[in-house]
Formats: sequence, structure tokens, C-alpha cells
Amino acid sequence: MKKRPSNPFAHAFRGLQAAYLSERNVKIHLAAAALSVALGVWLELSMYEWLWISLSIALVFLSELLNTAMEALVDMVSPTYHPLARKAKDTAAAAVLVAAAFSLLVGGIIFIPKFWSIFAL
Ligand SMILES: Nc1ncnc2c1ncn2[C@@H]1O[C@H](COP(=O)(O)OP(=O)(O)OP(=O)(O)O)[C@@H](O)[C@H]1O
Repeated sequence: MKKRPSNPFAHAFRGLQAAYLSERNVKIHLAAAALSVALGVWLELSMYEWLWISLSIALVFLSELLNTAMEALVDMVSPTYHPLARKAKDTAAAAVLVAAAFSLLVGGIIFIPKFWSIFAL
């Protein structure tokens, strides 16, 4: 019997849905991304500012999705304590931290001077 070709988009959307449903951090990142986009629209960011904000949002989601994948894999191969499982999970979590720190830096560089000029008058 001929196998039906699988739809890679369907798999990817299932992954997005699984990460959204299982990870509290994904919801927090989504809220932070929505807030920065709303602020960006309100403050009429330039094209380059939008590019930096988009890169930050993408990096945070990429790292969080890879972290979620890593957690699932580690839980499957090492359900009991193992130092290498700990190393894998901690390192994946560190990747999310680096991306979040980068996005805070970008947000600070872009938004703080704009808020300063609005509220310091
Ligand atoms: N099998 C394991 N062996 C060793 N250490 C583990 C193991 N599972 C988890 N840990 C340690 O516990 C920490 C938290 O693991 P957990 O699976 O709860 O991830 P989490 O970051 O809390 O996930 P979530 O994003 O779901 O909150 C890991 O970063 C790691 O240090």
C-alpha cells in the first residue's frame, strides 16, 4: 500500500501546540512578544528597530522550542536522575536565558530612550 506523504507543516504546528500547552514559559514569551509589538506600533519604530525586535522574539521562541524538545528527549531516555541528563537540561535552559537576556538588552536599547523622551518632558 502506498504511504500518504506526510505534511511537515502539520507536524510543526503540532509541535507549536504541544509547546504552548505544556510550557508556561511559552505563554510568558508570547505575552512579552505581544507587549513589545504593541509598544512598537504605539512608538512607531523604524524598520531597523523592528528588525531587532523581530530577531529577539524569534531567538527567544527558537530557544524555548529547542529547550522543550530537549526536555522531552531527556525525560524519555533518562527518566531517573543522571548527571548527563542534568547537564543537557541545564544547558538547554541556559540557551533560553541567553536569548531572553539578549531580547531584554535589545528592548532596553530601543524602548528606554523613547520612554525617557516621552515621560521626562
Ligand atoms: N533526569 C534528570 N537527571 C538529572 N537532573 C535532572 C533530570 N531531570 C531534571 N533534572 C534537573 O532538574 C531541572 C529542572 O528539570 P525539569 O524537567 O523540571 O525542567 P524545567 O526547566 O523545570 O522544565 P519546565 O520548562 O517544564 O518548567 C533541570 O534543569 C535539571 O537540572
